[in-house]
Amino acid sequence: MEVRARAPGKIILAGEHAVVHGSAAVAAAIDLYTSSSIRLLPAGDADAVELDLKDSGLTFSWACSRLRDVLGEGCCKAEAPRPCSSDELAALAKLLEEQEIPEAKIWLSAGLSAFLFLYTSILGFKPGRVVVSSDLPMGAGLGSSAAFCVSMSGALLTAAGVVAVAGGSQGEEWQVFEKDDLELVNRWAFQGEKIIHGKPSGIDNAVSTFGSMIKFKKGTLTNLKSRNPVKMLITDTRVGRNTKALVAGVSERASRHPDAMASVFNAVNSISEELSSIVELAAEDEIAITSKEDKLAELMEMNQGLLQCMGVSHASIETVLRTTLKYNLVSKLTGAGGGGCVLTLIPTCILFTS
Ligand SMILES: Nc1ncnc2c1ncn2[C@@H]1O[C@H](COP(=O)(O)OP(=O)(O)O)[C@@H](O)[C@H]1O
Ligand SMILES: C[C@@](O)(CCOP(=O)(O)O)CC(=O)O
Ligand SMILES: [Mg+2]
Repeated sequence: MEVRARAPGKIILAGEHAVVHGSAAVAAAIDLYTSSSIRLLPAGDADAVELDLKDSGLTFSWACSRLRDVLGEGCCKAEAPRPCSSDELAALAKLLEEQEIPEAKIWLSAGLSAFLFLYTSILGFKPGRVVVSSDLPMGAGLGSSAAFCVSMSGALLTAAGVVAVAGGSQGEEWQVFEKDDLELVNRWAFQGEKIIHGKPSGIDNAVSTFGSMIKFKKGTLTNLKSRNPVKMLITDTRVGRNTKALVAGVSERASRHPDAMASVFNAVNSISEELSSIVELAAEDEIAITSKEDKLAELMEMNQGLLQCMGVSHASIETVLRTTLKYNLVSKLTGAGGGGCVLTLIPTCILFTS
């Protein structure tokens, strides 16, 4: 039997990076998904774990006996989500060295380590074939790493019989897990995300698992009911970057300037709190909607300034900011920055003046 799970990417409307340091942030799931399918294979002589990454056009195969040798018999299968130890991480790196990953796609290594960690922790050394495909650009700030870990955890936990959809699968329709099962998927995905991000806040895997729009602070998630649609344009600068390095860069700046950065994180917290309450306000007429959107735009503009203070903007992002400003539109980077995607608030009534 084949099991298929999918999970969405996200945009962060306010609070990226600061959320890693305990500030509130606001994120929303988007209609672009990563899907992972798995078929367990009957045990035989040539037992292997196979991975087919459709978007990169790469396939990988690890003999189950080799996984057992390198990771150790007792190492992996776990009853509950657990972190990947540094010894295990080193063993995973060794398993990856044996695969010929093209230099131009070496950034996939973190995702491959997360895959092997999740697979062996949830299914042990059972042979199986996994296929991954995604609508999301990788390393562009739209949470591809979290969508990868969430869809993978959902598929693996279902294949292991640990979680199930109520009433079983029904034709082509996607079924949603029960709340407790979603919690478990989210906790496993967070462990995978730790391998990719280094020090994730957990916001990306949480919004990818639970969907909708959320406020997230110190691991606690609040669902936001957006009363009026908020329209965002997403521009991909196509400048590649790596979340782990950017998150580490902000932490280094925070340790060099603890007081100044604490004030920056505090200001971002206030912006996210205000933005989340504005999102939930019901605006009945055009004037009220316009004033709500003006406030959102101003908060986004302030957040972008603080992201510049954190050192995570980029010339390509500044170009998008200047370009949209010509049309009186406000933009901010989304995700880790350093390139990647930029959000532009599209007001309900646009007045082009240029
Ligand atoms: N579909 C996928 N297949 C394999 N690895 C993936 C996939 N999606 C994401 N990843 C991993 O996640 C990394 C990108 O994560 P990250 O730097 O956090 O950026 P973002 O989450 O914004 O896309 C990739 O370099 C890769 O290691
Ligand atoms: C920068 C950060 O706040 C969001 C990173 O998102 P992305 O990986 O760039 O999609 C990191 C985190 O919260 O784990
Ligand atoms: Mg990521």
